[in-house]
Amino acid sequence: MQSIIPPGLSAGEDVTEIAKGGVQEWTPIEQVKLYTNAFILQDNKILLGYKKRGFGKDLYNGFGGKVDPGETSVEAAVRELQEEAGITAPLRHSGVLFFTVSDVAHAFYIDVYYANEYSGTIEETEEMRPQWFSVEQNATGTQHNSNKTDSEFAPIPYEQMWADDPFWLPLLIQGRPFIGRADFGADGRMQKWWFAEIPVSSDV
Ligand SMILES: Nc1[nH]c(=O)nc2c1ncn2[C@H]1C[C@H](O)[C@@H](COP(=O)(O)OP(=O)(O)OP(=O)(O)O)O1
Repeated sequence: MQSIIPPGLSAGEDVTEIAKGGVQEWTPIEQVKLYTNAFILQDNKILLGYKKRGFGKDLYNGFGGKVDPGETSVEAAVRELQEEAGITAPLRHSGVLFFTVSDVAHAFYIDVYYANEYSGTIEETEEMRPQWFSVEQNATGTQHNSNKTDSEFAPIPYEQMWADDPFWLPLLIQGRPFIGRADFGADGRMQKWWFAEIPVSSDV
């Protein structure tokens, strides 16, 4: 299948589109800021944080923030995980996301990371309240079993996350690299979006 990689992202031709939709044109990009987002995946559960303040307040997400000057992306991801959840992890790159938000002047270029282990003690911080969720029912993005789970952990709370997350988080959980872009309106809804799986060997 022929794919058109949205502005802001780069990848080879061998991407597999998994979702796209919305309006005709991508929002023009003026300024781009680099961010990170990191997830711990362990024993069929995933660590998310409830954002207590700032951008994305009251949503669950991975742990991350801006890449500071002089820092590499992975250094920033390790630092943000430590600052927001109190732990250190051997993070591995999983994908790239690119977002625009209509009332934010810059676009977000986000390196997404994961690790299957961590050291330290998970703790609530001023910015985030960490919580484990079960991935057993969510790995395909569908619920096999409407309201009952054998897990002691709740399913991933997609209804309390950014609207793009259901497209790529299942891929991260399954160890499948991805890229994607979404343009958000002032109402917090996606106006245009595109997500794709990329080959494991790709250097994203
Ligand atoms: N549409 C979206 N979907 C998503 O899943 N994560 C998003 C997102 N838009 C932004 N993010 C993530 C990236 C990053 O982990 C976080 C934004 O980081 P922060 O709010 O911590 O940024 P700040 O500007 O506060 O930076 P720091 O001061 O460096 O923490 O939200």
